[in-house]
Amino acid sequence: MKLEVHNLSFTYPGTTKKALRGINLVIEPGEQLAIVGLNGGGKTTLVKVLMGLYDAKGSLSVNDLPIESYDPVSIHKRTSCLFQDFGQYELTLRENVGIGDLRYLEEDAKLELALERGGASEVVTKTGLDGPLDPWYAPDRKQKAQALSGGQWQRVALARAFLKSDDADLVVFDEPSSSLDPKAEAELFQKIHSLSMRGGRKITTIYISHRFSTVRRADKIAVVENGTIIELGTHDELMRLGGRYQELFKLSKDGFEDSYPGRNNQEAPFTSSESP
Ligand SMILES: Nc1ncnc2c1ncn2[C@@H]1O[C@H](COP(=O)(O)OP(=O)(O)OP(=O)(O)O)[C@@H](O)[C@H]1O
Repeated sequence: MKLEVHNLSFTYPGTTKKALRGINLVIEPGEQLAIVGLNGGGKTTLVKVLMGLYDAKGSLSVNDLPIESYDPVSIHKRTSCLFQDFGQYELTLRENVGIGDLRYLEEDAKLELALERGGASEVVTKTGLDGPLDPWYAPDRKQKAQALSGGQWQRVALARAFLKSDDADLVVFDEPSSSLDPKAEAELFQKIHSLSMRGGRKITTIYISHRFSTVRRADKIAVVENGTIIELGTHDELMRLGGRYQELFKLSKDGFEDSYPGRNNQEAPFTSSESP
């Protein structure tokens, strides 16, 4: 899916400050765009606008046609996403994954593959596909449902997104590894990076991440601050630019390891909320 935006701005209803302003961006089919920036800069709002979920001012075109010319359902059918506030449903594991694409609700092999891609095979072993899950699990309540850890719920949500990604032209991940351990995170981004070509189709991928080991591999990186894109380019281009991206990268563990090769067992000299 090709996405193109010109002079886009967006204000949340009931607020006066623009959450996004002056956004110009072209994402080609099959490209991977990473979005980075400080908390509250507008990253999530930007991806929601790009997905057509919010009605923004300015122009947004999808495959060279204005988004207004599409039936929203047809766009959403071609899109798979995982947001930070992903759903945790009081349903079975099968249903928690299968609602990603109801056509596959009874297809065990498809669901198990999605769970494996989400890194959630251990959840299947724990509960079985038809095991009930309970987001409000309290050990003192007598119940049969299984409690999952935050990281396990995130893996189930990832499985749901992967189930739908097979038929999607646009896949969006908003901090998909926030509750994952480093090994699971590395495996996940390996899968995300291999998403761009599936079945001969070019899948456009957008992810928001604070993990620079992953971000640096994207085709394009957008640095979002105060509701606008302040820097856009590849890792090498943005490092050469010597601006905010370079600063954030140097604060990250990856940047520290680049500066001090072979000292990767040591802590970074300082920490920041942006460090992985
Ligand atoms: N539903 C909402 N209603 C009103 N304002 C909102 C809403 N969601 C976000 N905002 C505001 O819009 C701005 C951008 O928020 P957004 O969530 O897009 O930032 P972000 O860069 O994704 O942050 P984070 O890294 O913390 O996830 C913030 O000032 C936030 O308070």
